[in-house]
Amino acid sequence: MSTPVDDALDPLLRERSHLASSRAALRAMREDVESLDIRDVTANWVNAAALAHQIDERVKALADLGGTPLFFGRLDYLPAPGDQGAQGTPGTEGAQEADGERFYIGRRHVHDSMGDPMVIDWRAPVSQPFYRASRKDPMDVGLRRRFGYTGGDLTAYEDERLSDPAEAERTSKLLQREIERPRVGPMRDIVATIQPEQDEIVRSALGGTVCVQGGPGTGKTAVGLHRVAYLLYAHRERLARTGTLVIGPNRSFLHYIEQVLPALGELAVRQATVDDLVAHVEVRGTDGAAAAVVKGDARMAEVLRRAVRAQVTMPAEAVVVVRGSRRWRVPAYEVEEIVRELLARGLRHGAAREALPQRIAHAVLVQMERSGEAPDDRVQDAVARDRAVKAAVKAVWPPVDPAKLVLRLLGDAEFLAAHAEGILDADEQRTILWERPARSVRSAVWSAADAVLVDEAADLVSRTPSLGHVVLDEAQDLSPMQYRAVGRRCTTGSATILGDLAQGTTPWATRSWAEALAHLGKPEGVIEELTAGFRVPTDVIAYASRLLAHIAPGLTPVASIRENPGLFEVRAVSGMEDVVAACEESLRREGSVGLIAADGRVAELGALLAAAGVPYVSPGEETTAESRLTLVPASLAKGLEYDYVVLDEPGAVVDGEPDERTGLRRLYVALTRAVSGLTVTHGGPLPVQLG
Ligand SMILES: Nc1ncnc2c1ncn2[C@@H]1O[C@H](COP(=O)(O)OP(=O)(O)OP(=O)(O)O)[C@@H](O)[C@H]1O
Repeated sequence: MSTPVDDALDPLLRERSHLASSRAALRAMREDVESLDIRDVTANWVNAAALAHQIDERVKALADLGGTPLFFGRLDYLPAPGDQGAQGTPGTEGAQEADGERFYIGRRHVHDSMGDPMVIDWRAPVSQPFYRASRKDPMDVGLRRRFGYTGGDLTAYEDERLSDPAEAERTSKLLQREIERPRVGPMRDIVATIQPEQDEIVRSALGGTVCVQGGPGTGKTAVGLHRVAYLLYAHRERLARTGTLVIGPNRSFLHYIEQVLPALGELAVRQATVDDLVAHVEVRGTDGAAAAVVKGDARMAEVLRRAVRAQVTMPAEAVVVVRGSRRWRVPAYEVEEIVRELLARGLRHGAAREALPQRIAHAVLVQMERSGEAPDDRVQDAVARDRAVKAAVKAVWPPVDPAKLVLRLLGDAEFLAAHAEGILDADEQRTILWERPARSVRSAVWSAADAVLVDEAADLVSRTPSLGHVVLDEAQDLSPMQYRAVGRRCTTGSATILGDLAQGTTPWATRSWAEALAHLGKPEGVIEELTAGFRVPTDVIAYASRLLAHIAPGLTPVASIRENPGLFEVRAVSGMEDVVAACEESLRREGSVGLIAADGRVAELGALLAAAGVPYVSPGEETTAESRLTLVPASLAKGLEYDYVVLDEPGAVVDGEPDERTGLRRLYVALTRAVSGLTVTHGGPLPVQLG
């Protein structure tokens, strides 16, 4: 480690002093906001409350989180060679203004009382070289310094002089230490150690949709969350208007990731599951795999489109409007022309229904003008509201209740056949029909896939508002109809799609990302691949990767960049008591412990843990110092991680799924949750694919 020439004798002391003054400056910024007197500027209490809320949010965003460093890096730019007018390197706009300057890179911007920056937000253009500069392309950086911290205290630093030919390439110890740090509690941000290939995705432009394929632990979730934070920084106003959304597979996963964005100062990002998005009806039932596959098939969109369109019928009679002593008659063929024209325009059912009365009224007005009257807009409005016009609209273009429409499709074989003709074969139609047709929307036993159909129908009736940006995690498990549901929530925005084809465990799991992007309505989306693994130790990932050839041939195995080979043991046991013992062994080490088991074995294992006096929680529940063990049903393990994992009975995990490939994929997920060590316990034979 070399000492910078311009630093005082003890550079660490000097950096600590900069940290202390930055903290003081942040405190001053916070106090400035807190002391704002809003009495003069707010005319009424509603405004006052809104402003007070904004101030409150701002104060929260300016919090100095004691446990995390205010800055984690420093960049010293090279002085500009020669004159002032030197050209900067393309793509480093920030760097052009930064010649010879020094910047501290941190989670948020901090300035002193004069407004001069003390810490630069990691998302600012000037910070980008911290993540991207290399020996090959130093991006005008003379010195890159990384800081090591213990809690909030600065305890080490590490320098790279990227333009110095004498300095050899080496991996950063601080980076390695950060990656190896035990995991406790919910997911944390990776802002200090984002890797160049990750940074490219994080900073990709708002206009584009990016789809990231990456094996377990390659940082997909982390990258998706940091991309939202980046986009909010770069396009704050626009996204504040349109909104952002992070979609995850279930509550416990969302709970696991919920701290990351607030820690980066972003408090306004909504999180939801796909089920939350389409909650038009109460879901109380489940589908068999066959029914769910057909209901999730994109062809259902066409069935629904036809069913909605079929609600529009051609008029059988003329519309007769009586005004005063005169009768105006719009003949049936003319109303039909209007209806056909509205159909051809492809408007939403509801929008066209609203336009129809005005169009009929317009036809009446034309007749009035022809007969010498001079009606104005008010007359047209009055005619549009006329009883006869309303009755005609109701007959020709009735309102559609999306849930009732789906209820009829799934409950009425003839109705379904009429609209699925040529789209679904007879078998498929039988598969999705309810055994007992429901009487009402309330009493129907809706499934999750049904709710997605209702959402599609709702969008045919009135357009779903689009958000500015949507992040979709664990995307491989979505059905085409679910992709459509997500896609219509970002029609005018963009998306980040994250997933791993090898971890797809639904019967309708994604086969290719190009297909998924097409269903999402973003066929132009760019597909990126991440292959460096940050979670799973070398020996463990090598073991899990034996399954790849059977579950997703063609995918690149993850290359673990962990130095720690990790603890790895496959242990034959004689009963569940031995599994409990394995958990107790893991609990003697530092960090979190996950016991992952086939869903069907969880209750029994839970009872045994309780009997042995080993406290545990379920996924999504907060672990404490006393209960660091989480008992995880294999079906909920996706996306989560634990320092030590005990994986109970791999054979049962495989057998718990309807087919072998899904079973092996479930096992692959379970095998790849460990950060520091994995103990596989088995009483029965191991799946042969594990060799
Ligand atoms: N650049 C990085 N620096 C430090 N840690 C990282 C980095 N990238 C990822 N990690 C860590 O690696 C772990 C795995 O990351 P993440 O959960 O985002 O991976 P994933 O690809 O979504 O995994 P899975 O497919 O299992 O859901 C996390 O603990 C994350 O913080």
